[in-house]
Amino acid sequence: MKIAIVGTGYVGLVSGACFAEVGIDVTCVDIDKRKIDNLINGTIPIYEPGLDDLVSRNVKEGRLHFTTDLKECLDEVEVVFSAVGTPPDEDGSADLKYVLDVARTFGRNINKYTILVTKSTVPVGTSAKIKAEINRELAERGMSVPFEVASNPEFLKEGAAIKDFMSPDRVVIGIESDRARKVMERLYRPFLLNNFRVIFMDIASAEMTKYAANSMLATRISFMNDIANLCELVGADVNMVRKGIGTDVRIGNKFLYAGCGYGGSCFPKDVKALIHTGKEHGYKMRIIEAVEEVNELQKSIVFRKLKDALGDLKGRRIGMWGLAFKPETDDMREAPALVVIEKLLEAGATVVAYDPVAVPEARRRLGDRIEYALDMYDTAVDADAIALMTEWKQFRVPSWNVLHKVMRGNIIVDGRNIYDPAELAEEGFEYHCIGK
Ligand SMILES: NC(=O)C1=CN([C@@H]2O[C@H](COP(=O)(O)OP(=O)(O)OC[C@H]3O[C@@H](n4cnc5c(N)ncnc54)[C@H](O)[C@@H]3O)[C@@H](O)[C@H]2O)C=CC1
Ligand SMILES: O=C(O)[C@H]1O[C@H](OP(=O)(O)OP(=O)(O)OC[C@H]2O[C@@H](n3ccc(=O)[nH]c3=O)[C@H](O)[C@@H]2O)[C@H](O)[C@@H](O)[C@@H]1O
Repeated sequence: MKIAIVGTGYVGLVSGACFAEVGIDVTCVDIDKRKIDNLINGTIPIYEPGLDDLVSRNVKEGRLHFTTDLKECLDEVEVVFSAVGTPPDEDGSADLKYVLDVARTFGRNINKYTILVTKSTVPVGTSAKIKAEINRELAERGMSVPFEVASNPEFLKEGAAIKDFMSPDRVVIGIESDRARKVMERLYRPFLLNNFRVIFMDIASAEMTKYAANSMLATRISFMNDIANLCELVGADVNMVRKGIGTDVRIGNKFLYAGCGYGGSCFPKDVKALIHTGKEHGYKMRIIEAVEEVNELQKSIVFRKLKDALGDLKGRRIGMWGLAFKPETDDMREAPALVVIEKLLEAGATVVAYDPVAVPEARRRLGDRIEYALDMYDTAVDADAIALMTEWKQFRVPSWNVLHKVMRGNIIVDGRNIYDPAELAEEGFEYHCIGK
């Protein structure tokens, strides 16, 4: 079976490599020539554990190909996945320009029955727009070629993308015919051999499922951050509360970690887009609006704690551990670290940061507005405080002795609640975390 995947970003490249791994012939297409040239030369454009090996193995075995031109493979493939970006527009809506570009290229070049499957996160109603674009192109060509559209939102997480794709909790597919259903079943069966958890539905419901899933997860996080802030005021411990409620199977224990707010390329933009869809239909999404408001405030909580602990921040030196929006990725889109850095710089502090993989991305965004350290202890030299923003594993058991020796101050602000307050008190640190 042959397929094409348009858009070779996190989703496109991971999906492409995983489909190739189960024996499907995959062509990954991107308009970014440099990206494609690099991939052809064996350079992976993103940091994602295991992706390097998976891509190179499948390229070597001849099942994974790269091109800038969808036309080249269109006559041979049964399915085209569209996995291009859907960034937020100024009004918060999802910008569909790339998605509709793909639809036009598809319509301009198909010559036989092909299914265009949207993997990008797109608002309800997008598949109708995609269909209209394809039909317009076909009309211009004076041709009537059979085609179908389908929706197959992606639920992978950065940092665990391959595992999420290879063994998904479920696969959601919106389709309009039995023929499309059979093709999609063939594609996904290898990933769900023992338990076929593919949920077929209409396209509008599939599109909505993706926004509902991300918004529900964002809601859990903002809810726990709200509870954490209240815990601090009433003298409770949010970690205990998390354990206490997470053991109720109706609630479950995932995505209940309080911290310095959610970031990334998806929760912030998808929450905004859902609010916008509500507005377009004259409906106020009250819960989701509150989720966003809580998160905006939470993203600067580490700054507020540093200020409370240090008073005037002018001339202070702050060591920052972690820059990425979460561990195991170099992605800094909407990272809470960016908000804290801006506020610290505005207040006249110096920031010295370290992240195991996101430093090049930080340099691209921030240039020399902050200093970059060689390792986590290097950030601490002469620092008045350490701010932990991303819970990378290697930050979990620091040498408190070394920190004492090199730091000027003794303040640790832990934005991810990874340290034990009793241990830090014993070690002579002034420790501030979230929700305790
Ligand atoms: N990043 C993630 O973890 C997840 C993302 N999503 C959704 O998947 C979609 C893609 O996200 P990412 O992979 O993060 O995006 P990305 O920004 O990493 O990659 C998108 C790629 O599409 C390419 N592109 C744009 N227009 C094109 C065109 N006309 N033809 C060919 N290539 C084109 C770009 O050059 C870029 O390489 C978004 O809608 C996102 O919301 C869904 C689940 C997880
Ligand atoms: O649509 C998407 O792109 C993806 O968005 C998220 O995945 P991702 O953004 O990669 O990362 P998550 O692990 O969900 O973390 C998002 C943010 O929430 C924060 N978070 C997560 C969990 C938690 O308990 N508390 C918390 O603050 C993380 O630190 C991070 O900043 C979803 O988890 C994926 O299912 C979805 O496919």
